[in-house]
Amino acid sequence: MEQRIGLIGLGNMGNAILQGILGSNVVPGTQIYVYDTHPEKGEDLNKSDGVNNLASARDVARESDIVFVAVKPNVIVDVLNDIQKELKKNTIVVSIAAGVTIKTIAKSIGYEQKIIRVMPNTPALVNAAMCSITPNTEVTDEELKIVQELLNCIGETEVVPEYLIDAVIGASGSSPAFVFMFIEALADGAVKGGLSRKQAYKFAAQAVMGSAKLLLETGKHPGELKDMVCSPAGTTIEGVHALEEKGFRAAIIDAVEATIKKSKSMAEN
Ligand SMILES: NC(=O)C1=CN([C@@H]2O[C@H](COP(=O)(O)OP(=O)(O)OC[C@H]3O[C@@H](n4cnc5c(N)ncnc54)[C@H](OP(=O)(O)O)[C@@H]3O)[C@@H](O)[C@H]2O)C=CC1
Ligand SMILES: O=C(O)[C@@H]1CCC=N1
Repeated sequence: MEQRIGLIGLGNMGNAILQGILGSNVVPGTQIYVYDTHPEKGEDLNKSDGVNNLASARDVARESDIVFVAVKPNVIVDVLNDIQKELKKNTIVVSIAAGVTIKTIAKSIGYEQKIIRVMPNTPALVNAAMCSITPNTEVTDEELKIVQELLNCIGETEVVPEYLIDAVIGASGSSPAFVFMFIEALADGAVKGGLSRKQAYKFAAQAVMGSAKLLLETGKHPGELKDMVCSPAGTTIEGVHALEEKGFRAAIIDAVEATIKKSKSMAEN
């Protein structure tokens, strides 16, 4: 890929995106420009991969054709205001911030700027992210494909309209936290049953990963796959009953709904 890639913010997500791009060799480190308020993060990347560690977000914006802004939602508007003058007409600005709308972004950098909102998740760190992509009307199909190609370095992508990003946050942006709670609880139960902590995490995590893989690869309905595990008068149906009694599904739906509500309220402010 010939585009120069910028990254502002090298935290959990910025770093995951960067590592994915570097690992795939789609863009060499020397064609990547980064800035974080902690310069040592970029310094390490400079030494290991030749990534250009620049002195300011403005410098990154000036050098880049596609610039990922990976800072927290409460600072992104300041960053966008800061870089606005350095953006070229064709620079694509990619925001991964939760609850920050394309309209808010455009207000800072101009309504004619090319803007893409992406909602990734932390499995990006192991190239297993799920990312939603939402371009504004200035982005061409070809440009969208280029950004998709970059994001495919960290996982899978789906294009969604902006009003559905809140639901994506519930289902995949935030849900890794819920899944980790589930894995932790599974392991606690197994430890209670006598398994070592280390083995309990391995059994639980592998079961979650394998189940997700089975669903994705077979395309079967999750209910059908659940039924395949429940032998008549067997062990699993006892556990299913216990979960239903405790309102397991309702608790998950409530968690996703609470996430969506928060995301929408952030967008309104
Ligand atoms: N974490 C997640 O699971 C997901 C996060 N997101 C979104 O990704 C974005 C980043 O989140 P995450 O990576 O977790 O956050 P982090 O806090 O881990 O990373 C942000 C990084 O940017 C630095 N930073 C702060 N201000 C600036 C600035 N002005 N210029 C350059 N760098 C700056 C931070 O430094 P310091 O620590 O000093 O503030 C930190 O190193 C958020 O908007 C979030 O909504 C989206 C999907 C999933
Ligand atoms: O909690 C958050 O705000 C971010 C957005 C999606 C996941 N984490």
